[in-house]
Amino acid sequence: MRTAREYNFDGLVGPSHNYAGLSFGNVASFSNVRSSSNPRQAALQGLAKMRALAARGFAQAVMPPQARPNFRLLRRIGFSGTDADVLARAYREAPVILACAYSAAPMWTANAATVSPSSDTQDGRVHFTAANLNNKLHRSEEHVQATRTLRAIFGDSDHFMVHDALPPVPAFGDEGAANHTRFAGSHGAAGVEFFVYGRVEFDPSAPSPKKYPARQTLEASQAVARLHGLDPARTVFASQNPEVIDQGVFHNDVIAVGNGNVLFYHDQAFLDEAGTLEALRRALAVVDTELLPVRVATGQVPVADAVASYLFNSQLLSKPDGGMALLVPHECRENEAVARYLDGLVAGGGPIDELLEFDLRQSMRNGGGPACLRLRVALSDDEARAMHQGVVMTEALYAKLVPWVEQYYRDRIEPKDLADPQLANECLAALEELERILGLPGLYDLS
Ligand SMILES: N=C(N)NCCC[C@H](NC(=O)CCC(=O)O)C(=O)O
Repeated sequence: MRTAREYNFDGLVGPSHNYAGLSFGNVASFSNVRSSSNPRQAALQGLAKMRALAARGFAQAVMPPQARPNFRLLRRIGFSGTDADVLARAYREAPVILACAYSAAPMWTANAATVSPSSDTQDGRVHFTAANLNNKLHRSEEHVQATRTLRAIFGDSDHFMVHDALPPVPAFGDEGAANHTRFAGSHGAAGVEFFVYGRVEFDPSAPSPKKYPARQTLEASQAVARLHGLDPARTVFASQNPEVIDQGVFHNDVIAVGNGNVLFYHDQAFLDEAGTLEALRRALAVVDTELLPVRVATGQVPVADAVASYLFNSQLLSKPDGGMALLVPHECRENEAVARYLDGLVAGGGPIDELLEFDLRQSMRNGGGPACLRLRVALSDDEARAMHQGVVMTEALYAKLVPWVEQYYRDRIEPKDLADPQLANECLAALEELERILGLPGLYDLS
């Protein structure tokens, strides 16, 4: 077995971060619609988390934001003239679509791709499939830049394979790693890949939510597993409980998280709880590893509290010196049931022996917690050396990114600001400079 480390690639929040209520089924996004955002604070909150984890010895990297506004989208649907004309007319006639073109949603990199480490794949390379995110207009084109970014960082084809997104149709709705987790004895060991879906396109009898959309299909999860060359004996597909999707659990990572051999989950997360655990146990037996479930009962934390606090949208991290830390957002402390649960969890002598808390309120108000903000990529030492080094979080990089944010980011964006051509210029200038900071010339197609 090779030694490997899990790199968390956190999305750097882009300069157009705003609250547009674009995600039906995501309670926070809907409740904060049209309130004013603070992109500068959002980016600094994210950077503070990255810096703190890097300082603790976790492998941490940064995933750059995407170019906004998406003029290609606006022009393709009939807005024409100069860039300023496009923005003015879109603001007048289709303000919600303008907000889609401006969305900073790529910050939630758990949705950028599904990642399979080399110890799980047939060809021994790390495989990535960019997520098509086709359930929401504002996220449906992210895969274009996500693929380009992943290829820029993981360009070495001896070690890495970056697949294009699945066909962008409802049958292949794919939301990436938000519905995927990996279990293994250690980051470098052969493991079990666990895909959770909300809907089955070609089985009308399969349960599905009634109120909110299921964004991930079984067909998409199966396609990703095939593309990555996963061993069927070490791959588990499980249905999410459609009833919790209807309560605001729009991704499985809002109700469960896994790391190592631990599954931290809510008792209502899966359609068939016992069957899902059994399937995971059987698959883990193939690699001589025992599943360690940490089950949270509805009586301890009702689903509504899990959704409001994002308890399960936490990062479960294997600490460099042993033990596991659970990184939760501040909102968990403010929820009585969750705070009580967390006090007992760490005192309880289980696998999770430390809590880390961060203020990520700017992202949380759009339904993005700590786990949404990061894409996990387990890399062997050779693979880590083969990726682009400019994105690895260090004190030096942090010291460059903070003044960059302070120079280019506004501290307030309201809906009307999206019509301001100056905002578009600022976003462009910021990314031009970021290409230099990260050492990734040509990262963006800024033509
Ligand atoms: N759970 C994970 N992994 N990711 C969270 C993604 C949040 C994102 N919110 C938004 O896109 C809101 C944008 C707005 O309303 O302005 C979404 O719903 O896709």
